[in-house]
Amino acid sequence: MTSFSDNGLYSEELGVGVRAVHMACLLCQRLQNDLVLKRNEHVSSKDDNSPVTIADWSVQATVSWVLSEAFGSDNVSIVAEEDVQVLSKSSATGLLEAVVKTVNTCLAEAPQFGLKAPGSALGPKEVLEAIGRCNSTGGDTGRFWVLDPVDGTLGFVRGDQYAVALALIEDGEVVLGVLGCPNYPMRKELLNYHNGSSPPSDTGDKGCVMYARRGIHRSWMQPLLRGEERFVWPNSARQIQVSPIDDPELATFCEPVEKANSSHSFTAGLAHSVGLRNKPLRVYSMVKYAAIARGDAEIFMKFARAGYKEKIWDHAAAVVIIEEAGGLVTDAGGHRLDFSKGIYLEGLDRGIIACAGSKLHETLITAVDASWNSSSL
Ligand SMILES: Nc1ncnc2c1ncn2[C@@H]1O[C@H](COP(=O)(O)OS(=O)(=O)O)[C@@H](OP(=O)(O)O)[C@H]1O
Ligand SMILES: [Mg+2]
Repeated sequence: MTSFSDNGLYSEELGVGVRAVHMACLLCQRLQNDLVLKRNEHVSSKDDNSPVTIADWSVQATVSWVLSEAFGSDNVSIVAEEDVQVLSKSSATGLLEAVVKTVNTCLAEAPQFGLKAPGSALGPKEVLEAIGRCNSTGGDTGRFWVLDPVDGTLGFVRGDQYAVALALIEDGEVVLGVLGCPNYPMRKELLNYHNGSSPPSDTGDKGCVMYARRGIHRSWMQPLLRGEERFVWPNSARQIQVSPIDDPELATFCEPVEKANSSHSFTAGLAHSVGLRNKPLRVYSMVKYAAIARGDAEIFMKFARAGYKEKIWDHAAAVVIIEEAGGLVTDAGGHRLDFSKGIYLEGLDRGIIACAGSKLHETLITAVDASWNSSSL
């Protein structure tokens, strides 16, 4: 196989992973555009979730097929969000047909990305096989990929931000991360819409893919391809870095849009106690982490309700991208997230805090300790 980026460790995996995520982003963009278009034309859909459901399964099948083709299906182990059972039922025939069509349209574009397309279109059996191959449960030894095919389901359905997240974990450590953000423009200004205005319309500058390899101390961002463009490594990649801001008065924090996913009242109390003045940037999906990695915001906080167990696919890709871009991601006790215990982040202390620098991070960890006992979390 041709060398994709350089001769360093995991360069082949990075080259294939980045390409697979680019392809998945374009697949998702098309499905989301259809969804938004239909809604604007008041075409009623019996099931508003179906485009995101199709996207979920199609991305999983596509990424699984591309990785297996590149490295051999016996060598590829994948932990992914979607389970093949539902799609295999006879009641899901229509859904499966739509997934097969979407996957084949996407895989036919593989040569544009320097990858091999299937010799002939995949049938339902092959698509189900590709999805079903993502049945790893992770762990602390060996190598496995982690995929969130469409992170930020609500954002996708609402025509807003969402992400495609792929990571490679070896012996419990995230060694590669690729984060596709199909609606996150290369330029910063366009994310600020969320504090009151509407989501971005087609700006012509839509979509980026970020990636990093452990130990390189650099993270990168590429624009999504448009039209007939061909992907030639490094595809106009530019290095990204976390923000230099370490003064809480100037810092911006991100958090989930939905209160059900993270307590807005707890983070508002923390923000007040450490002197954060800017309004929170509420954004769907791992695009929040992406904003920290490229310096659009300084802090990400997530405090889920007691008993909720965070899944590794919601964090893995972003952690290595932020760390290699100069930032930190820990639980609220200041410990690095543990990806070695299966599909959950077992032992997570209270919540997640990602910061551009250690000064802001220490300030927040101390503030959590001070206010935790009086919180209702
Ligand atoms: N109750 C609860 N608490 C905390 N977290 C939860 C909860 N339920 C789900 N999830 C996971 O959170 C993912 C969505 O997080 P977001 O940050 O995108 O949330 S938000 O939509 O902006 O509110 C979401 O990812 P996706 O399912 O991929 O969208 C879930 O993995
Ligand atoms: Mg998710």
